[in-house]
Amino acid sequence: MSTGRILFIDAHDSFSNNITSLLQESLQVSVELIHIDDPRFVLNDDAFHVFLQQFDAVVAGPGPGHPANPEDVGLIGRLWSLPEAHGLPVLGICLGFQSLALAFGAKVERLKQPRHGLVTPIVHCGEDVFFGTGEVVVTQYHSLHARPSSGVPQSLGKDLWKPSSPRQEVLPLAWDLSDVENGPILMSARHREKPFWGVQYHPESICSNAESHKLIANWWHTACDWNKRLRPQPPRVCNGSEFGSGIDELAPSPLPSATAAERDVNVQWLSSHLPETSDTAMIVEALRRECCDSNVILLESCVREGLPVNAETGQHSIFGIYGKDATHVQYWTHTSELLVHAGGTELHRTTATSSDVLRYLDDFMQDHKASDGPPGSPFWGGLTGFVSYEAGLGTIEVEAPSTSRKKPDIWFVFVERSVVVDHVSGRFHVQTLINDDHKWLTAIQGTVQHATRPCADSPTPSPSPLPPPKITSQPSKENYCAKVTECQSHLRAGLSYELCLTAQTHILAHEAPWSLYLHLRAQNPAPFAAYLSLSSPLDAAEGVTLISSSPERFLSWTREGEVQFRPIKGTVRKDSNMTREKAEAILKSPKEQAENLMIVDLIRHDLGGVPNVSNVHVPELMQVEEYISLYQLVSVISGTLSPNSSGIPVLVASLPPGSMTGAPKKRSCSLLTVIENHEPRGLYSGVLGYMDVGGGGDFSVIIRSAFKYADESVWRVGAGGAVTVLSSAEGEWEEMGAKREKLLKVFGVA
Ligand SMILES: C=C(O[C@@H]1C=C(C(=O)O)C=C[C@H]1O)C(=O)O
Ligand SMILES: NC(=O)CC[C@H](N)C(=O)O
Repeated sequence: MSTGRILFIDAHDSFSNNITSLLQESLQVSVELIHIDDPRFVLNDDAFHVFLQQFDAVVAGPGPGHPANPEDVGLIGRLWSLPEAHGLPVLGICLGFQSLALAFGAKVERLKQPRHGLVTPIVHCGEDVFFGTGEVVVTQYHSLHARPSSGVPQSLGKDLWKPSSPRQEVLPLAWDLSDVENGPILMSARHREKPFWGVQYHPESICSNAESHKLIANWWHTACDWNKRLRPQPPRVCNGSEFGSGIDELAPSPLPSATAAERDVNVQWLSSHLPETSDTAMIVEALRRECCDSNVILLESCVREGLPVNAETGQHSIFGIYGKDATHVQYWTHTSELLVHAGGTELHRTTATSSDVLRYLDDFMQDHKASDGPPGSPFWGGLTGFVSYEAGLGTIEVEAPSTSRKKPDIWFVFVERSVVVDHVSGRFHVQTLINDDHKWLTAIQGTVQHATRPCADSPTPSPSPLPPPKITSQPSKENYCAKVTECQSHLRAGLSYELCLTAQTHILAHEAPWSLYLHLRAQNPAPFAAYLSLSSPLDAAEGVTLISSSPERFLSWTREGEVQFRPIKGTVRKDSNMTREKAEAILKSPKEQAENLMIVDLIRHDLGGVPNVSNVHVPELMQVEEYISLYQLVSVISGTLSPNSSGIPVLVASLPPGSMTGAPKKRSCSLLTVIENHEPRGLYSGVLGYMDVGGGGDFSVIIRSAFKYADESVWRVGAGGAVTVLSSAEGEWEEMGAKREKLLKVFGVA
């Protein structure tokens, strides 16, 4: 039962929901979140004051920017000068803390070396909000720091806590003394008289220790005590509707209802053993011959020497087979246009946001639910397709660079017939959602059983020699390195903690896409390899082909409701001098660990913000995984969906993938659009996968891939990496090159 109410003022950070969870877990409170630019209050102080009266205390959150910039702190900046009658206790975290310090005489300056994702012990006074607290180890995410008017202490001892004059309003409570370059950094302080406290570090980070959480309970008790003794007006209970929700009243949904007649789809299937000689590519080719008026989408888990390249994420290969009558859902970000068609007939055309479209897909899946199917198969049929990076930007209200009409940003096809191969058990399932489809099931079972590897495992040579492939555009080293430096100048200014910089290479190649895919899977076998070639029956010029060798799961959810993110952040190239031990040593360095930690905290936030998700935890933190040409640092973030909930709201809440953006996501994406010259990333940095009629879903991050729009002649290959203040421009250029290399080889332009 909650006994208190806390208002959380969020400066559009990517860790806010972690703070909310920490407050709710540590205290018996309910937490209401508003943004620093809440339209109900930015121009209306009176309304803000009345609104605040409902709460026992306020937490002023972290965020990008500088506390002296009113746009960066918004409503947080108003907390320090509330009229006496409206005063209430506040805890400032990072930006919120800096805002507090700045308001009461401290200076806020740039650190010599920013501290993003670094984990260090701090020294505290053992009193006040640190009462009864032992050794505190915390994560820091900041470029700026507050310097009290007493200056920074010159020696350890009592003067750490001593004000320089009786008038000094900001009293130090904790310091980080571990940083030789920056010198002592103020980690916590309180106001001399007013009920204001703050911390520079992030107690909610997965790497801040349990001892650091004691501060929350101490602050809350002190705040409640202050309220009892000194609050001019006791918190009053308001009717929530008095202020509205802060979100524009929802217009009636512009979307057509996805409701179709075929509620509760029926899955029919046949399961059997696969011959040992079978091969995924051969199955695709046999299916194409057998179902000649159909298309095959391949989501392949590559195998090497008979074993999946990643045992945990690469157990199944999925073959989605769809014909001319299939339902397509398409969306274009720059025109906000949603189009649903089937069999060449337009069913709906309307304007919508990308979040609306994902909700439409959710409704669609609710209307196509199956309760039974082959138990070992994660996909029984369902929507298969992609969401581009730009469509992801739409979900966080960041303006996307514009693309052309022929380049869809979301495209899903409803797959009713499929084959799923289990590479571990050696079984396969032929499945259909079409009634009375037994003949097809039996025919395809035979097709798969006989699709064995031919003696020579090479693609058929073309009848006549093809013109040589060539790179038509690519980043220059000079330009890429300049962009790394540009990213770092934003990081130093406190506008971001990490930026995932990327660049594109365009290749003109005449080889057939399938043949290119065969090279790619041979060169770079990956757990999330894919071949997808979508075309629109309504417009021949509209289509896209993707070949992918992604190692990275973005998001999956099982039919039982287990949600998993598996971000990769931290990369080491394999070469003849690189051993696993050496790679592990590099990947354990503060630079690589910090990159990964920031994304782990960001994804905990994304997942923690979804209403039907509980039990957010991190079962694996920074494990080294080995791939064909790279070592990568991988973490796993999990949660549980409440019974009968869909995983699609998790997808809506977590795009674009944090490992492709940096943190905080919204500000980082806005900066990256400019740094990357408003060039759309397209499918690269987006997600590819399926939503299954049985209730599960699985999406990879589209990286280590190439795609080609039907109205263009070039293939696009994106590659990049996370830039932090610890990056070197040369190192980032190398890393981008290492990620792109296999693709260039596949096209014959390396
Ligand atoms: C940006 C890419 O990869 C992303 C960045 C990584 C990193 O910074 O270490 C690792 C995996 C991906 O999340 C890419 O492959 O192009
Ligand atoms: N995490 C934060 O709140 C960062 C605050 C500020 N933008 C800084 O970089 O110092």
